[in-house]
Amino acid sequence: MDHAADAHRTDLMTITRFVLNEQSKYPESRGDFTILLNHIVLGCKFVCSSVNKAGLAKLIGLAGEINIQASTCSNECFGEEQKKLDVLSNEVFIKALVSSGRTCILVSEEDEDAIIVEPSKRGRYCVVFDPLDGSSNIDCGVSIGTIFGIYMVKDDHEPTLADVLQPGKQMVAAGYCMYGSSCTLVLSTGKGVNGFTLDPSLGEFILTHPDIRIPKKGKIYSVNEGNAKNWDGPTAKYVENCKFPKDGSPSKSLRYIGSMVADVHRTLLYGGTFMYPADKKSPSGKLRVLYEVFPMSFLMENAGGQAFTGKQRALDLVPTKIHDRSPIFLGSYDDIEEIKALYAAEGKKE
Ligand SMILES: O=P(O)(O)OC[C@H]1O[C@](O)(COP(=O)(O)O)[C@@H](O)[C@@H]1O
Repeated sequence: MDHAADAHRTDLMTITRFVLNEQSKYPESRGDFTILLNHIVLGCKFVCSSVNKAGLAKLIGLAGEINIQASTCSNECFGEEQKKLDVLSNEVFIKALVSSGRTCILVSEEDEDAIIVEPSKRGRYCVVFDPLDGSSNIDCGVSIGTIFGIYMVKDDHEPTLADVLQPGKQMVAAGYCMYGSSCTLVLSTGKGVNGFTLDPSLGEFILTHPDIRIPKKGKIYSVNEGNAKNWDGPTAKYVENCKFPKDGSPSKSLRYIGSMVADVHRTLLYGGTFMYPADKKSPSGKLRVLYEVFPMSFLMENAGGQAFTGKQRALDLVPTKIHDRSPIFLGSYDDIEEIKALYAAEGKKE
């Protein structure tokens, strides 16, 4: 093994060390972000371990009927497992974020209202998050994840919803943690995107995917084709072009998992597009602006890709309510250019 490779194996770049290095470039940095991130990382480790255990509990349950019928598991009813894990993950993240002492307002997919942190525990950051996105996939072992975005308030005012109803371009950081065959945390603090994999024996996220750049053009498109009959013209045209390209290039392959973190992770690494467009039944699409569309769009742009709503750059959207939804097209730069051109052409027809 050469010296450089050996150094890489023994000089472990943990996520904390990485972020501390980055923050030290800013003299005004007080270490608050690193502390906040450590609490997010703790939540991710907890959820990772719970998701793994949930799979195991289910297998044991299915193998031995007694486990399913036992009165002690009435609360742990396996049909309820999925819901329980959502709720559990949410509680863990909220407690971790509040106890960091660095947050002032939290928005979770699981809670109707925003959480205003009590004054004695307040800090400068607002965190918007989906503690367990794609949880309907748990039962079949598909990768699911936590998605988060972070805003910073500039002064010491009483936190209000206006602090989080901000365009995504105002975020200072965003990321996701994917609970799959390995546990991978992908993070951007606004300068590039980096991926860290949990080494379970160390309990540390180690830098494994430095400076992720999405390929400029991809060979994959990702969308729920079950909704095709309700799509608008540009979405239908784009998908047709993917299948039957007019310029003689090979057809693109459809890959759709139906779990946003997994679909976006593949898109970041391999290129192509991920879409959840508007359709006749859901004119605003399905995905939520604050804690799904914005963080993933932030990551895409920081990796050299683009994110578009069908009308505008996704990160320019200004949400009016914390659980707003938006159509989203994100991925490789050239592929999103093609989608933008189709919407522009449609606009001229109207
Ligand atoms: O099943 P569909 O309609 O294709 O939706 C899939 C999308 O829904 C999600 O599972 C989110 O839905 P939930 O908020 O119900 O978890 C995303 O992760 C995924 O991209």
